[in-house]
Amino acid sequence: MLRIEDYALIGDEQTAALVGTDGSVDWLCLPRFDSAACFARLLGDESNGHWRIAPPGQERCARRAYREDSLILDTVWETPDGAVQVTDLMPQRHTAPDLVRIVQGLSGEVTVRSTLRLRFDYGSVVPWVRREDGHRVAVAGPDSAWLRSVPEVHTWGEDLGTHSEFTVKKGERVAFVLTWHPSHEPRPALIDPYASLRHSLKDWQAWASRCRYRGPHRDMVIRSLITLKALTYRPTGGIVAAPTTSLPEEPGGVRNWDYRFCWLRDSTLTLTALLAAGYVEEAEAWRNWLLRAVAGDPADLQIMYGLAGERRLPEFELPWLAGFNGATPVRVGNDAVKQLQLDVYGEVVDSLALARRAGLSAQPDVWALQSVLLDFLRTAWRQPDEGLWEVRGGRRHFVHSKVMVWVAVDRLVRALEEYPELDGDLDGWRELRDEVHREVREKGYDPERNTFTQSYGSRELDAALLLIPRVGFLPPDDPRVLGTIDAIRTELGQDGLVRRYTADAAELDGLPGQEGAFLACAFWLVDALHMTGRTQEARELFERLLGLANDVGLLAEEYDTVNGRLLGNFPQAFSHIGLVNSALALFGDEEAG
Ligand SMILES: OC[C@H]1O[C@H](O[C@H]2O[C@H](CO)[C@@H](O)[C@H](O)[C@H]2O)[C@H](O)[C@@H](O)[C@@H]1O
Repeated sequence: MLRIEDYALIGDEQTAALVGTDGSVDWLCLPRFDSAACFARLLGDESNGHWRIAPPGQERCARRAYREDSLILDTVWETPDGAVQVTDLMPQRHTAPDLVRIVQGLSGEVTVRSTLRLRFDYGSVVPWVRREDGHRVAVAGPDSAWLRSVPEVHTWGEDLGTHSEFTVKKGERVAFVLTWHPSHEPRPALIDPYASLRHSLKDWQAWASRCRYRGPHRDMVIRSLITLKALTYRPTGGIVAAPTTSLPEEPGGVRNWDYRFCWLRDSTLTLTALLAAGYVEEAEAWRNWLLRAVAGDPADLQIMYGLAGERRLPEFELPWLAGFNGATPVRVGNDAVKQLQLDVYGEVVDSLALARRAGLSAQPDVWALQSVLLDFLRTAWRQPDEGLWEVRGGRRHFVHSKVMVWVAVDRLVRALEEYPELDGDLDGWRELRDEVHREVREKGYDPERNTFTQSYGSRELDAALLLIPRVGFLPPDDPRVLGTIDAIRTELGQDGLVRRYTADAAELDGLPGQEGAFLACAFWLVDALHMTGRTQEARELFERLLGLANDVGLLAEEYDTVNGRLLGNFPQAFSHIGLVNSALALFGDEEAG
């Protein structure tokens, strides 16, 4: 069984696949990120669908890497007979999604085997496979997939799979292309896999070269930005939190969630990181997505949406999948969609303010949106909510949520002050801003321990409070900020990293079991340390965090400090956002070009 860190990501900005160190594509949802998977070995076994290309008898590749600044993965195999490279990519889509796998001999003469098991509907449906014009065509219900190779190699059916075995000498190439399309439509136009490889490389390099960051660890920053871009659903501008579902937050545990949706929180933070690195177009596309997604009554604002702004994301389980390393249930959909999370208003309004400052074209709808969101918040801010950790154990007055309410009102006040042409009740908003600030200081702060707390009146802590200085709620040198950072390090620290919260998990989040250290929180600690003048410590922690990324620079949501393993959905936007923001905070001023 592979570990989470054994996977690398490829994708076409509409969906993504995970390729293991054993040469197997074990996760692929077609045609969109949130469609049913046709390869689900990641959450089950080979019978749930996968596509392995490797020399027979070899378990693990010798090495692998992304080709320069791209999302093209080169995996190298060394055998007693010579070496071979498999290059995996999903080219920019014209009509249909294509998965391209190019085998190239590097030395000697190597035998290579391809084993394809397509299992539509999350690994549950075995398609009928026929031969047509030298292609293998798999059909089941709404799905159809075509497999061909250039040059053509012999394929045969066995064990409910499609197999081929061939040899390549140095310089020889065999390209496989798997193309999906709706089964009722004619086969889409064929792509040239070699031309696709060239174009894809050129496109990614051109995109990466626009990155403004020139400081240390630039390769990791670029990899994070490419990953964030890969999580963007190009047709609509929506951004998914991760391309996977149900990679567990606890080995063998039940904390398994579907992240293939657009959280307003995760996507606004992604937008902020992309903007800071110089990517304005993506920010504009996302802002337009937002305007469409949230159109309607502000009271109906959801904390997350589907890729095109869909509102219903019902959560259910897939009992036929055994789960990653036995972690069940495997869930599809996410019930957190129904929650109230007040922080989202602050994140949205803050990101729109940043976008305005970054010069994004002014749109009358943007101001209208902020005004209605704030009108809703004017009374709603007094309610308890589920908070940014999306607890399932009942609502509370989360301090981070109220701080983010303050952010929303503060950014509105500043906009009214800065742009006299905007219309709004400036005095009323100033009063509300002061009131929220006062209430948080009075009810969300424990003077005995000199720390802000997770919720009003509680003694528990919350790593989200590390964001207090960053969002400007209090200055970094305020004793309450310093006390909170120290308390969080003492009480939530885990082997130098940070847990989200300590509260008795079952009582707070309504779930049994524990979870790992939350990587985004560790990046927030980096930022907090840096802001409070402890830059050396911040840099040391940042470098440690870089070391937790896998061999191709990818991070999951959490880290298991006991077993030294990545945990949770993968790769996770939240973690890569943290990496980009911390790099910019630590080194941006001195090194940015
Ligand atoms: O662990 C409990 C919750 O976990 C998920 O939420 C987390 O992921 C979200 C997407 O990255 C992020 O926005 C949120 O802050 C995280 O807590 C899951 O989606 C929830 O359903 C679950 O309750």
